[in-house]
Amino acid sequence: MSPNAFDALSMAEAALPPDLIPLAHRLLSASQVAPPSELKRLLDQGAPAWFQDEDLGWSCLHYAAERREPECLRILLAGGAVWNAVDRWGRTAGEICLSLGDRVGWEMIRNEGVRSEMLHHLLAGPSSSATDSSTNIKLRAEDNSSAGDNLAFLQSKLAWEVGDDGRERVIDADGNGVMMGWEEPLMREHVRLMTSSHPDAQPGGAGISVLNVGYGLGIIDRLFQATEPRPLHHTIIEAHPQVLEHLRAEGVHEWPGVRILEGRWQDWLLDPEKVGEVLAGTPEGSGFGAVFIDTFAEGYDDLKAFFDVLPDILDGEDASFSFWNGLGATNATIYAVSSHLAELHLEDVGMGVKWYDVPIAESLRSEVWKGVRRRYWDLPGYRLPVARLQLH
Ligand SMILES: C[S@@+](CC[C@H](N)C(=O)[O-])C[C@H]1O[C@@H](n2cnc3c(N)ncnc32)[C@H](O)[C@@H]1O
Repeated sequence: MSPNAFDALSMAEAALPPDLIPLAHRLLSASQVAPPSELKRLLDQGAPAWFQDEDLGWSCLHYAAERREPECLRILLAGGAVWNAVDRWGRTAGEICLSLGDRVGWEMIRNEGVRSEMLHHLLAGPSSSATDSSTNIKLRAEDNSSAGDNLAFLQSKLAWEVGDDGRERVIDADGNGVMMGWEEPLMREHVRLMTSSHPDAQPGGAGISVLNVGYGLGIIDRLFQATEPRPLHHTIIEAHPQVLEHLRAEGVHEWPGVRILEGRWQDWLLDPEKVGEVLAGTPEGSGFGAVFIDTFAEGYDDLKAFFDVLPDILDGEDASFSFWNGLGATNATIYAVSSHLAELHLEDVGMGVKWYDVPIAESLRSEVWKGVRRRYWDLPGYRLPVARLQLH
């Protein structure tokens, strides 16, 4: 948990009108033992369901989760309990349910998360810029350093180094991991699953047009280049000046069929004229057979804005889209909610998603973070999405 969240907990009581303080504590106690009707009575009296105690940072929902009584969870959620409030260890009430094997309770909390995030997006309306954030779900990090702000990140100084796990990584000026070599097996799965069923990507086929947004260490671009057949065409959009320098030094722009588009993907793909330019550079101008996005310091809203462009740039039903699914990946419940949210928003643009569960070895989860400011991954499994347009 960040120092800010810690302070926020100790200030929770100070934020309450004095007459609500006893009621807030009564609701916390009642959530541990009292019958559901008592919870309802306290909420009706105005007990604040968002309140968290100072000891554990637990909310009424955490305490109710420990009881394994779905009716208590239902009443508290209906009464304003916050589905993603985290305790001093960064756990939501959903994690309490998971640790007790309470699937029913966990699903109630996850469903509430999906509902409230959907509502949030509906109320916020269409978002068109990276800074217009209507959700807290972050792709790789959770703070306000350069990892939390795309424009600041793009101006920050990067360093290429080899981590304790012996793999190359890119670190930003605040010590956040921008791209880390441990992700290679996941990138390999992305490429395999995105190309496995496209007729032109099979041995002897003509090859497909690939669009990759975010070069990083170039892992996925190399993997695409190593497919048989090779891509017929391969566009890379990259915005960080140092990464661009790096990839030119590596000669990436000279790979056959490769085109580098310098700048933010928002500049290339959110302006209809520029989209025309991007498409015109593909063979026959018909768009891409595989599109992948993996940027840095962007949030869910940016990803959602990218979803909206997909119907214009994908080349028919065989074409696939995938993204680095790092949404909320420090917490199992938030990860499940954000994955589900992505699925619903992809459905909104006419795409169906298939999810593939890829396990992540414990060794990968512990060793690699030495010398990195903030873990962006803390889960035993990765949910890999592959989406396709559903044209009928
Ligand atoms: C996590 S790395 C990508 C790693 C890559 N998938 C690989 O396999 O090595 C993120 C990359 O996205 C770039 N990036 C960040 N924001 C961007 C934006 N708005 N538009 C284009 N590129 C961006 C960063 O400079 C960085 O090179």
